[in-house]
Amino acid sequence: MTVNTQSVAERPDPRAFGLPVVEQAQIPAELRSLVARVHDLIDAVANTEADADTLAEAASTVEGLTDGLNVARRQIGTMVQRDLQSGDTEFGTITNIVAGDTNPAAPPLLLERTPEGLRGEVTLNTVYQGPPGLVHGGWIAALLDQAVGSVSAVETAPGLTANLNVDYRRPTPLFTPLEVTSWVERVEGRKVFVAGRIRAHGEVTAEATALMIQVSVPGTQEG
Ligand SMILES: CCCCCCCCCCCCCC(=O)SCCNC(=O)CCNC(=O)[C@H](O)C(C)(C)COP(=O)(O)OP(=O)(O)OC[C@H]1O[C@@H](n2cnc3c(N)ncnc32)[C@H](O)[C@@H]1OP(=O)(O)O
Repeated sequence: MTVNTQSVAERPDPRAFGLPVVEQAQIPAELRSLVARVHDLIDAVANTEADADTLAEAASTVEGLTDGLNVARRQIGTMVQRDLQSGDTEFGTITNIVAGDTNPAAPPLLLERTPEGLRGEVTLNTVYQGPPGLVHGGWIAALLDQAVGSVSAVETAPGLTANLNVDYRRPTPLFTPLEVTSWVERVEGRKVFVAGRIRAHGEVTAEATALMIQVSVPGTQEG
């Protein structure tokens, strides 16, 4: 395995190309609480069989809440800086659909560094349902894309997914802790060959290989 691990100091800082950065610890507890409540709300809305009056009242309440929150919106592309347990620092978009701290639609998948790459656990509810009781195949690909993209960013440099191949080995169940792992296979110039796996009850349900292409960042060797 060839891994060009960059120190934190060498890794590009999103501020260098005009993106605002929020430190994870600076996200207000009240916002974290709101994100968690709305995450539960999405599940409740998706599954409710409440009567028409209750639904109409809920829609009106939510419309008012939405207007209230929209008075101050973040800049698109706002990043969050996370300090991993390993001591590494990671940057991610704050509304990332898989892992974003402020995105109520995100499961969220939280990845930590291991000697092999990255590892995280996530349990998905019916919001992520495809076939009855099972995770949607697109979401399985999204989890794997996030895992391989993050390991490439943490262990080499940030990049975009050029190619993602997913093998669906067996059904991936809802309401079951899923172990997601990813690692770098090799690096050839800007091309980072990565792989990832999802396990449920210790059995592999899906695995992926991917090609990440490192992006040019102003102020770096490639930029
Ligand atoms: C500080 C910031 C922090 C950011 C945090 C990140 C967190 C991450 C978490 C997010 C996770 C989620 C992640 C997401 O959701 S990423 C979002 C989904 N992906 C995209 O939108 C990417 C769209 N594609 C592109 O923009 C371009 O095609 C890219 C940038 C990928 C390459 O265009 P570029 O003009 O730059 O490069 P090139 O064309 O000269 O090619 C270069 C080399 O690569 C080879 N090649 C190219 N394509 C393919 C292919 N399909 N199969 C096989 N090989 C391919 C090519 O032959 C050449 O090889 P060689 O001739 O040199 O040998």
